[in-house]
Amino acid sequence: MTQTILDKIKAYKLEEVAADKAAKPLEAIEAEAQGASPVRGFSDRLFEASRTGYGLIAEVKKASPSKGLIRADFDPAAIAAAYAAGGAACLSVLTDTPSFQGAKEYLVAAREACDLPVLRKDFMYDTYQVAEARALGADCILIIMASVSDAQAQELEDAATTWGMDALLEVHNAEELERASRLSSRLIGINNRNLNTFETSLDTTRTLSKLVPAERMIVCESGLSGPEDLSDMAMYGARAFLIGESLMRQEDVEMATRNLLANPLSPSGMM
Ligand SMILES: O=P(O)(O)OC[C@@H](O)[C@@H](O)c1c[nH]c2ccccc12
Repeated sequence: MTQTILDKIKAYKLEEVAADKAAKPLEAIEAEAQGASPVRGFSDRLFEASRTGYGLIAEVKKASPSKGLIRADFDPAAIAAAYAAGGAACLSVLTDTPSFQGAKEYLVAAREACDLPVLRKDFMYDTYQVAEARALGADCILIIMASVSDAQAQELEDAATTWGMDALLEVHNAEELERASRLSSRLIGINNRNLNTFETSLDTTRTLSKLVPAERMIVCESGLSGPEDLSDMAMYGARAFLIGESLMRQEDVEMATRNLLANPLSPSGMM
């Protein structure tokens, strides 16, 4: 079978993790995680924000494989502070370098610059990465259902729970959603972008939102650009949003964030 983009990412990520483990064994990273700054409740903050307004997870994203460089004057701490001042509930920080020009240090810098809970946005396969996420200060991890087995997803979720972190379960189709629903995390991320083809359509949320169990929270991810997109998606029950590119392209990130969140549809306006 031909290798997909996710397969390629997985291959280099497993090599990276092996090298990281050799440089810093599990016991050492666990000791760092033990001493890390206390967890900020990610899921709680998102639920709270989305009760009346929209829960925004604002992403610190320098570049992507589909768009190339997104923001040249990239200062993670300044961006994090602007997102917080603009009303974001949480942050997401890319720590993958080969595909996203992200870095572990960006997560540390972004989290130190504000008081928001932070998602480590990376491709997770090994519980070592979960301990490492906590050591860096992360409050939530991403589990991409398309890229892991059920057993792996369970193991990663359990590790997150052990460290007091939340997990965002990312899905792109009904089969992945069904698998995610068997895990216990409350956060279901519907990714509007297909990570293998980069095709992006809000129809993904329109279709899958109906299948998300009522007790879970939909996090509508990718391809969102203005307040109209948010009200459109809110009609399908999405009250939480993960947004990177469209905010990162703004000169005044704080103002753009504030404008995006200014007029939320009331929760009763849902279909
Ligand atoms: O920049 P956008 O289109 O607003 O998308 C943000 C976020 O959803 C996207 O970065 C993303 C969603 N799932 C991922 C998995 C890996 C890397 C990146 C992602």
